[in-house]
Amino acid sequence: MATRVRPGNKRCAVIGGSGFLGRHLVEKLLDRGYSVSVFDIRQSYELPGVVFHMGDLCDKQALLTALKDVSLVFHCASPFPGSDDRALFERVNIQGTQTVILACIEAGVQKLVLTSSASVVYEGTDIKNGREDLPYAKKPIDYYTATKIQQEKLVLEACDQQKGFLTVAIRPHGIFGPRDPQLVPILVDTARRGKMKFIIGDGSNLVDFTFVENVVHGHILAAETLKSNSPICGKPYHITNDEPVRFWDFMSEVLVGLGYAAPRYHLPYALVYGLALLLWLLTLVLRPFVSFKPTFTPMRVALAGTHHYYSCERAKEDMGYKPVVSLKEGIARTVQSYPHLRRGA
Ligand SMILES: NC(=O)C1=CN([C@@H]2O[C@H](COP(=O)(O)OP(=O)(O)OC[C@H]3O[C@@H](n4cnc5c(N)ncnc54)[C@H](O)[C@@H]3O)[C@@H](O)[C@H]2O)C=CC1
Ligand SMILES: CC(C)CCC[C@@H](C)[C@H]1CC[C@H]2C3=C(CC[C@]12C)[C@@]1(C)CCC(=O)C[C@@H]1CC3
Repeated sequence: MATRVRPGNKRCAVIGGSGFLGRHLVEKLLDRGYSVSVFDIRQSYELPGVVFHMGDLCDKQALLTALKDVSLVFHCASPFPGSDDRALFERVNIQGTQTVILACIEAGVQKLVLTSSASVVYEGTDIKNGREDLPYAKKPIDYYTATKIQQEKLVLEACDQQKGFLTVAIRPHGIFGPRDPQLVPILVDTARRGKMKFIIGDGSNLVDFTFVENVVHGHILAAETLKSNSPICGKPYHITNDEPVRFWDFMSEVLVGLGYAAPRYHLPYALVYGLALLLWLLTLVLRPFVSFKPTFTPMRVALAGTHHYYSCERAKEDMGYKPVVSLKEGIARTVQSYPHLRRGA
């Protein structure tokens, strides 16, 4: 039985609030006067004003406890994208998201903002200034992407203005910033092992990298714009820095900022992709005997060697989105935030 929450209520919940994006979102929500509950399988920090609920989003009862009196839910939980655990992705991103929707409806939540990904339309080939009307990838490049597609469809289809349950999906791309556990740490680890000497392809491919505070800004704008009859109900929105950059220029700027050499030598894209594919097949065949994780997976090679940048015109038009931190400043703040990853540290 749904208990309707009073209008104007600024109590929200962040599912996945212990993660990189989730924690930045929680911090900004607190600044803006929201009271926040975090629901996550782990607690990674403590903050005054935040109530933590430890639990798995596949557990409806645990969710219902965390969603009591909450009017707005952000769902930004996901398994690590680099994993190849198909069952885990399906359980968390598909069944788990279905459970989140059911729990929101049962708890009387009015708005659900999903963190999707621009990669739901990416198949490993060039996308230039892609808009939201591009079809979902028919051949997603990995289980992460395949299940993010299903997740986004579930959330958008659940939008029901009659029943007062409104949903929207934010599609960020290449999130970076302080405390990111993925992009900068993987890059530095690769450099420290002497493997960041090569540029895959001619180095001219443009990609979106999005500073985490812009992603947070997009989420909060969406939540505050999401009202009955608003054009954003049930729709996906690209949120990027709106400054596509050459993939290898971005990587070089971060590397040089941290004291490492920029990659210099070019390798043909098809050769590196073919080798990465071969290596990946080998890891599958040898999995019963040895386990090893190649740095250059076919997915990473595709992301590093193709154009993939997206238009955020729709977010500008429908919710007045404009990035709040430029790419240059975002990179400087990110580099500064990783003293322990500097060369020689
Ligand atoms: N990092 C990136 O470049 C991009 C990320 N995204 C999306 O943004 C969202 C946030 O990503 P990040 O903050 O980078 O990841 P993250 O790994 O730092 O955070 C994810 C959080 O979800 C939690 N979680 C995982 N499984 C759970 C479960 N079964 N129940 C409850 N909590 C669970 C984790 O404990 C973690 O705290 C994800 O949905 C991801 O798909 C989208 C585009 C790009
Ligand atoms: C070893 C180097 C060639 C590359 C190091 C950097 C990569 C770890 C990152 C470059 C682009 C990133 C990216 C994602 C993860 C980290 C990178 C591969 C995502 C797959 C994260 C989840 C998404 O939704 C899409 C992202 C696209 C870009």
